[in-house]
Amino acid sequence: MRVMLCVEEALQEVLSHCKRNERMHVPLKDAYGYILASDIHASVSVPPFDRAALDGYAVRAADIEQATPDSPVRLQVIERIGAGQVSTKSVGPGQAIRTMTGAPFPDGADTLVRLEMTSAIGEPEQTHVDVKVAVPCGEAVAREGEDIKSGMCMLRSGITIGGAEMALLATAGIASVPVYRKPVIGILASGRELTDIREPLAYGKIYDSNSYMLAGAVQAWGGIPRLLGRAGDDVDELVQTIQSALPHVDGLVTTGGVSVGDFDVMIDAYRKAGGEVHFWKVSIRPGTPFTFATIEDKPVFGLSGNPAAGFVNAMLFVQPAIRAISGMNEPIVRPVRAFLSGMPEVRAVALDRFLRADVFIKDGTVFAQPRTQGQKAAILSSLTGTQGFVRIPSKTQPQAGDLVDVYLLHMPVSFADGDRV
Ligand SMILES: Nc1nc2c(c(=O)[nH]1)N[C@H]1C(S)=C(S)[C@@H](COP(=O)(O)OP(=O)(O)OC[C@H]3O[C@@H](n4cnc5c(N)ncnc54)[C@H](O)[C@@H]3O)O[C@H]1N2
Ligand code: MOO
Ligand SMILES: [Mg+2]
Repeated sequence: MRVMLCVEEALQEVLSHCKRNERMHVPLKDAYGYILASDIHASVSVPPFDRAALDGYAVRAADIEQATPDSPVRLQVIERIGAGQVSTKSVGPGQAIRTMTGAPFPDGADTLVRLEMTSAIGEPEQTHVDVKVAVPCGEAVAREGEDIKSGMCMLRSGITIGGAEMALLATAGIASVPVYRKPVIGILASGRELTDIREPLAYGKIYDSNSYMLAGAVQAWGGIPRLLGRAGDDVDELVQTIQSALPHVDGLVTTGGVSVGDFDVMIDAYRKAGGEVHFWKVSIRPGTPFTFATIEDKPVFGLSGNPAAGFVNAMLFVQPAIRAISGMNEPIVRPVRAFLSGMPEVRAVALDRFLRADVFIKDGTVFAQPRTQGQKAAILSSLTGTQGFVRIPSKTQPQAGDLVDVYLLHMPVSFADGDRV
């Protein structure tokens, strides 16, 4: 087992143990957030037929060549159709079919003149129409396949399905969507101090907040959390809980028990459960004692017990793992570059620091302001409202104005020119 990997080495090791889940099908209405498991080819063209793009009259361009507002051309109206209706007649010389947006373009006509450029004649039957403008051939006609051509690849395997993708799948008449099964991530909190949130708190104890922090994060990253509750600091109890949970999950996240204390027994438990520990410690702060193992071929993430340290561990390693198991083509979440708008005093250490920061866009440029308070690994309250983590490379002390990497949790707030920041 190697000690103290850097983030990138640790991430490679983690991802090398994350296999994509198997495929399944979901009804289109439930497909949001899944990763597509096949290329999707269009089975029909969209639109499937030439159709009117405006409300108006389908006519022959040659008939209205001379039309002007002062000298309109009168045509005979032989039919009226709306979207979903098909004309039964063909437009001959001197004729028009009143045609609404979305209706299949009538035979015989070669262009469409919009309603506003016409006057209907002969109330209430409207047997004729005066056309006040000449229009070229093909005006306001949406051609078959203008949007999607039958047979073309509309969506590639590995993309995330959102609203636009669901619409495209519906357009192609796909009711059952091939996706990768979402990863089920077990979450186990350890420590005899931890108390169930429904119980009264005795002196010396705390409520288990990590389980809920991770339940939210796992969902935000596309996984399904399965809360396994709390275990004490007893190796056999941990082994038993881990072994009974593993068959029901695709990955397991534990929190606590990975440092050097007398009751930090998580690594022993992983080994006793038949696991292989791939590394212990990453050169980051907070979250140095992060541990990664596989047990029964499943990835197991040993997060620091300190809430903010555990969160940084999860963001850096559990998030890409979920994305890989979900079937995403690009599981690694890359940071954005931002200018430091200010920098609190931090001691330069031989570890990469991850600082909770406010991130905002000013006149189109991204800035990050690390919080001056609440950067300790045990401080939970400063995590809320944090838009991202600024990464300060080891042994460096960047100043305001320097470019840094920011791992975004939320979209930055945007300020217009002149707004106060
Ligand atoms: N002598 C040393 N002591 C410590 C070192 C070290 O290098 N030498 N490392 C420190 C660092 S850094 C961290 S981070 C922590 C990591 O601790 P563990 O991962 O072993 O976690 P625990 O000891 O179980 O708990 C630490 C802390 O977090 C609280 N905690 C744990 N679980 C939860 C939970 N589910 N919800 C809320 N809070 C939780 C726990 O009560 C402790 O206060 O070790 C340092 N020590
Ligand atoms: O690694 Mo610990 O997370 O600094 O506090
Ligand atoms: Mg400990």
